[in-house]
Amino acid sequence: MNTHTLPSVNAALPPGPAGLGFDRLRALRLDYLGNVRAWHAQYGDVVRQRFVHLVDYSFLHPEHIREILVASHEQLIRWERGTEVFASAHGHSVLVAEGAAWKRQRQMLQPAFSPKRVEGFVPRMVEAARDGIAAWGDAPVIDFEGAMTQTTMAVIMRALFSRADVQQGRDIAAAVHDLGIEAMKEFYWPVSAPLWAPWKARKRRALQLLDRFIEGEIQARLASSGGAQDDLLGLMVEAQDASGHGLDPRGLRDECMTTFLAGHETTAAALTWWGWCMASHPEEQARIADEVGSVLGDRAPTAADLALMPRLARSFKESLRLYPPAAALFSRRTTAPVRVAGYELPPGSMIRLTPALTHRDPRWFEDPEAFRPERFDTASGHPEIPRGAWLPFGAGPRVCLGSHFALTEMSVVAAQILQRHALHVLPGQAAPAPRLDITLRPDAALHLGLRRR
Ligand code: HEM
Repeated sequence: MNTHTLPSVNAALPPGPAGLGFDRLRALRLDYLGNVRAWHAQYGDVVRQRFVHLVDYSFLHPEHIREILVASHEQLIRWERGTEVFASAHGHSVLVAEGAAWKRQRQMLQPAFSPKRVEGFVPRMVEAARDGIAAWGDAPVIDFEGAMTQTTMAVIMRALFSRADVQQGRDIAAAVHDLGIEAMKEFYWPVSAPLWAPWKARKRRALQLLDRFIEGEIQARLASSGGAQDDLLGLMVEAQDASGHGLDPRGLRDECMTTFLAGHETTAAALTWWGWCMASHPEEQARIADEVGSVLGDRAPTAADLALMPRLARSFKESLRLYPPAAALFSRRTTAPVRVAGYELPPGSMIRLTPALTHRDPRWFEDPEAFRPERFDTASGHPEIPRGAWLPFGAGPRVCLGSHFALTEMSVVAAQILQRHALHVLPGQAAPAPRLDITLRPDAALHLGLRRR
């Protein structure tokens, strides 16, 4: 949609709380989703408010979300303070770049994440999941969240670097966790303290460990075969822009870091929540396990099998709806006037989009708190879901680069779990409360019961 064809501008300001927002900022930090939900309950689909020197607009409605992410993407950048915080780990990767630099990087990386390429990674995903699940043995209870983190890390290690051993796995997982906690704190401060500050020791150590690990992998590759491996690093080494230039060493490091971090953390969160949905809905789990059993029997899944398990795919759609790992998108800033919901947002406005709330809006999802995967079975007469109402991977040109990779990996891991085990809720176990720490996670480590099939 072109902004010039939109109806006339509503001269009034959207509703919202008054004041400079110091108290609201503190409340957001303590309970992000609860507070954004409360603003919209009070003021409606569009909420405008001030946070110190910034004017912030929060949107819920799918049409407004598409006006922003699809129609107005050229007038948006990501909130500078947010990207600054991410840049300490991600450098200038596609996740944080803007404008022409972003377009160039996205075009260079896109082929590595195409459905065809991702298909080629299925055997590596199968091996990583098989080994991870085998390590559970006959344990009656496992730390499911920890197991999913280890498994998705093993998948990305194989896909990115062709590495089957993650010797430092636990240290790396701890470093990723520490970085997330530090980042959540930094978002609420105008500047970050330098890394040498004594209270930054945790972030400093985490960054050093991750840098050494990623750079070590790249150096080892460049020293041996020059990158001629059929993995994501190999594809990145060979990627070229329109004028035939490749990524420089710094660019390679940054893209590898983003692929490693974005490529396992979110998927681990998604599989963790899916596990909870399965354990707490044993009848649906049994139906999905039957589907998996009838397609695969005892053999490992192949890329061609995945399309034959629609019930399994719908269970991901529904768990991603209820528990989207990217519960809130990166805040955006307007660089030019942008028209949304009939209002004109001046340049410099902040834009806040929260899929976790749009996903639980009864206008788009009947009985929104319930786990009902069949709602995505539109071929059987369930109503179409409005565009923009389901967006776990974002929307528009900056939609997740790894969405196909993620859904493929989830299918491979989940199918192999259900071939071997039934997941169940532990006696007296309460539903985990979601907590937003960069990704949406259970507020305490999620343990689940296992029974051999
Ligand atoms: C279930 C798993 C995943 C979820 C829910 C997810 C979600 C998202 C979302 C919502 C965005 C857009 C953020 C925004 O617009 O503010 C995004 C961007 C991105 N994701 Fe994912 N992601 C997942 C897995 C992956 C994987 C496996 C990879 C790579 C292997 C990946 C790489 C990226 C990259 C590079 C971007 C930035 C794209 C750009 O700005 O052009 N993601 N992801």
